[in-house]
Amino acid sequence: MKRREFLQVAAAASAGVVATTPSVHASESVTRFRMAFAPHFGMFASSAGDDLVDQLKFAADQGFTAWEDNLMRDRSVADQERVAAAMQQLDMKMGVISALRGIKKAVSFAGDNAKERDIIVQALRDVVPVAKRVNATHMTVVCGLSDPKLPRDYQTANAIDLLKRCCDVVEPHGLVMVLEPLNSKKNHPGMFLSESPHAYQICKAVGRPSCKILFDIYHQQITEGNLIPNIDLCWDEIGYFQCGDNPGRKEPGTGEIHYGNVFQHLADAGYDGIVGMEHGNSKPGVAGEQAVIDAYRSVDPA
Ligand SMILES: O=C(O)C(=O)CO
Repeated sequence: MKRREFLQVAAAASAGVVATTPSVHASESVTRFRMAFAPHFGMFASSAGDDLVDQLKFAADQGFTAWEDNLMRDRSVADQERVAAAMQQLDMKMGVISALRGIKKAVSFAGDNAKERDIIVQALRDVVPVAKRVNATHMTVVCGLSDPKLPRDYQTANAIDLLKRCCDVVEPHGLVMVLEPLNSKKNHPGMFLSESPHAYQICKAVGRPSCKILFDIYHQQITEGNLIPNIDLCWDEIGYFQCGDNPGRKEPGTGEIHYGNVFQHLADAGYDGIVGMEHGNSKPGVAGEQAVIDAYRSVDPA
């Protein structure tokens, strides 16, 4: 029980957050996870139903203390406000929302097309009110496709220059863009940013507190492996983690990554941020959702 909080879920339920559907029931009490693992909408839909707040409530009942949502900027203002209010009452932290969803494949930070670069800056301006509305402090930025016409060093310079412009937009609001290297071997061929040292070089050159790395352990296992040493090497520029096992991109324990050791390393190094569960469930239905919860119990750091 050391360093863990004991959550009286009944208190949150009585605060009136929860729409009472038959599929949702608050347990008497639950031990909160030590690490701020963040599920996403849909992950517990068989157990909790389709309603967004019911899903948050179900996750809180299981001891989760955070959430993330790549689709947030496309949700209605009413849903954004409802989710934010529920999370506040459930004492859950909002993790990343996606800053550039919908335009990330069309536009690249690496290219030199002035019009496309202005579109990115405008997209950042547009997402600021969404982030504030849902109490998100971190936003995923995917740097898009590489530009085969340009040597990589010019692309890197272009990305650094554009990121500085984006920092000018988000930094006054206390927001952090986290740049996510994506693997090109399995999921995202042709991306400009795949390697953690490259992300580190870019963040160092941008030199702003609003531009950090999103180290997705799943993507980096595929791209470069050697996870713990590579995390240590770029530690001071990492702003956020996501996870998923490999192969398959499902919950911890379904693949080759020793998540117990990796998460213990993050905790021992003092990481107290969110770890986004950006993966699917290995099995369907309620049993599959319970398997996800059990998997995280078994890798939560001591
Ligand atoms: O698109 C992906 O694979 C991502 O990890 C985005 O966050």
